[in-house]
Amino acid sequence: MARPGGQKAAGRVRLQAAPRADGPRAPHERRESCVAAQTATPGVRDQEIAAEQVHLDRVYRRLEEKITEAEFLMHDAAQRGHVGTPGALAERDAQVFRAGVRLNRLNNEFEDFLFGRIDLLRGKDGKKGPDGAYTSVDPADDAVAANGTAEIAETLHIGRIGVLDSDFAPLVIDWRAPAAAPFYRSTPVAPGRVVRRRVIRSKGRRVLGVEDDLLRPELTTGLPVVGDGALMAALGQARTHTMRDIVASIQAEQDLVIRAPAASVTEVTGGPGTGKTAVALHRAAYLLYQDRRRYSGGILCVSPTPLLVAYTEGVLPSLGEEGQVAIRAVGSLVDGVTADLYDEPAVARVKGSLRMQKVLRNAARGCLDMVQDRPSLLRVVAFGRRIELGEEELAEVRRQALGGTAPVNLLRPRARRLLLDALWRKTGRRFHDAELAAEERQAFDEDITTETDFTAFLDAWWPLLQPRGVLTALADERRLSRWARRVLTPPEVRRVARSLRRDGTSVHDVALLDELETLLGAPPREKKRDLDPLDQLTGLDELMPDVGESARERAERLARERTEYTHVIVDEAQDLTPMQWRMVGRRGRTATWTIVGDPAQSSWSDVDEAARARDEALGTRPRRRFTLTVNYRNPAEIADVASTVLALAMPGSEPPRAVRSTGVLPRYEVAGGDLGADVRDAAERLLGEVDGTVGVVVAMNRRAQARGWVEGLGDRVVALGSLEAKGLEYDATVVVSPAEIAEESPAGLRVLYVALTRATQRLTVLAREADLPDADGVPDLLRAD
Ligand SMILES: Nc1ncnc2c1ncn2[C@@H]1O[C@H](COP(=O)(O)OP(=O)(O)OP(=O)(O)O)[C@@H](O)[C@H]1O
Repeated sequence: MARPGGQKAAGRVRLQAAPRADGPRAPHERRESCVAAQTATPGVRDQEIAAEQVHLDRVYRRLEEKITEAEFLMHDAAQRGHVGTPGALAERDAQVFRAGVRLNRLNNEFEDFLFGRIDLLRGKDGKKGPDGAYTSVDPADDAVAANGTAEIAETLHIGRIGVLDSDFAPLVIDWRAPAAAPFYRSTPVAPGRVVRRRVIRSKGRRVLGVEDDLLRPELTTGLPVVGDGALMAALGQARTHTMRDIVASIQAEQDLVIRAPAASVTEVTGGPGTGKTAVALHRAAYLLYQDRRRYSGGILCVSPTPLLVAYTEGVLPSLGEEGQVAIRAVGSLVDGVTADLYDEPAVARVKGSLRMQKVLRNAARGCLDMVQDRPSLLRVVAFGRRIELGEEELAEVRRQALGGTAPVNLLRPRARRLLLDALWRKTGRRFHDAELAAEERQAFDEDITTETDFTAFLDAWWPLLQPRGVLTALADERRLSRWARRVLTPPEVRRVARSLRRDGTSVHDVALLDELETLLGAPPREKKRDLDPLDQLTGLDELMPDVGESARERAERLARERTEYTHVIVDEAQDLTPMQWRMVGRRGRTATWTIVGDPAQSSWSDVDEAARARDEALGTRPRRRFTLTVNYRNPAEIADVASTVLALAMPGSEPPRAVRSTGVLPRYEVAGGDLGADVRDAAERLLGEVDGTVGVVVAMNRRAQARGWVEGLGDRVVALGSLEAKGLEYDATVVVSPAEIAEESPAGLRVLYVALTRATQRLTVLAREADLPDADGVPDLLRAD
């Protein structure tokens, strides 16, 4: 064992780096230039909290009035329903709908929904927007007097939904409304009208604290400044197993992405911890707010793992959005399939590659040839005699039918027609009169096709193929090698066939099943329930009490029924394989897109091929690109170690700037004979050092083993494989044998980069011999020199 991590952090976090004179600033830089001038005494803090409490009380009183109003509407609407005329019923439905939506929203938002305030100078013009706030971004020319004094002309409170008082003046502005944008966008470099930005912390009806940023410190306004910065307070909090929304502390560069117009494709890149996932989810809520009708067609958010789905799925409900957004793991995009296996890298590489398209196309057609007990003779009776098609004639018909490019199952009607043609020819009937010939032929077709012998023959001879059946057929090595001739190498065939013989479905199999569904043609689905006309109204999903299912159940049902979406969000987009891009692309053929990712964290080896598939999925739609540059997750001490690996994985790429520093260096240890015991010790020590969660990240092939190592340590500790760590974060992590993780696949260094960037406070690296640790226990791969 060597090099214990640096000394314990001395109290609170330190801010990094000096402010820059130009360009966008990191949030901490802003704070440094904001707060120095005035920091409130405890008495002032209490006064400011009390002032916010007065406002919050007013808001709650108004909410109560609104709830009473909504309840009355519901009751009144139900009464009207008793009249019983169709007109009264329609009116009742519409009223119930509106009142239900309002009631449900108000109840949802009752807790902790007011979080921000901005104090503004007078605007250039006196115009107000629909939310009652002045619209001008810039201050009036005379808003600041020559001696530097200024008056606050407007104070806006920001919350999760908008609330107007009885005079239609804004008590709370919805965070997504245009008037709230300055809360997120203003910086000391470009403050606009904002003099002070305040984040309010409240629980239920009680204001607990306020945190201020003074954006125009040069002005004399008499506004006190309280607290040490909302962002730092949020980042320093212990982590749980679910992600929190960042609505109170969205940063300017993130806000630009969240509010970007929905047109076409919005692409966001940024290193680990820059808030890509958070931004993508807030964007979904923003889009719904902007145009709920349009997005009632559904927003799909594709996540790499079920763990990340579980981690993020609470964020949208906390923003007041539920039901319209389906968050699905890439392994759960096909109905009725849950993928719980990971293929070994060599197999995943083949299954994810575009070469599989050709193999699957051959298999979809080839499977018709391997139908067991396929009849080799078709015998019907027509015109008082037997007509037969023998094996060779049937083979010829099949060959002709398969000549089309349509999906195999959809070629069945064509095969049926060709059979009838062949049978008709065999009758030897000739007519000079075309009309008579057509009539006779029609009668012949009707006779034959209503014969049960013929329909039974067709079912046996050209059965409807199911994707699962074709995938199972690929498990036979001989068959697979025939269908994969000149596409896959013999070792690849062997490995893929072997992987398909085991029980269970892998994440990569799901994209194959989806591709097969397209190649085969979807078998007729169960008839959908009749479309409920009220579904056309926006936000109906919020009427839970009336439809007897929870928001979540309804969201799941809608997601199951839906195959195409109006907006598709892809999280960790760098990890989608080409075959997965095809699968996701099919779900957003007419959609707009938001794609977030980081090439440096890609676990897919052939980056160019994935880029081609992605371009195909997105088509020629115009793209708008954004880059996020600040790392909110890792302290600088951990980010520095990760950047050593980044330099190896993606030479020349720039790591994001860490927003804070804890003073605690990563700890390096070398495992002895009992790896499991050492991992357990390391995890236990970290549990004592942090309040929240601890993640133990191991190479994928040690997943099961590692779960055993941490058993009994409680639910604050999780053991997971390197690929499962995507997008997640923990207060502290133990990364076990960087070399093992890096050597696991051709993209291993990038996967290691992911593993090293999961911790918000502490990192322990446990080296093995293969890591070639130096005298301090630092693995070869993590040495800066
Ligand atoms: N503006 C913000 N205010 C407070 N917390 C933030 C902010 N932006 C990001 N965070 C926090 O930083 C952490 C990282 O965010 P997120 O997981 O969205 O990053 P990411 O870019 O998706 O990371 P990765 O690429 O590693 O998956 C989260 O805990 C998130 O809540």
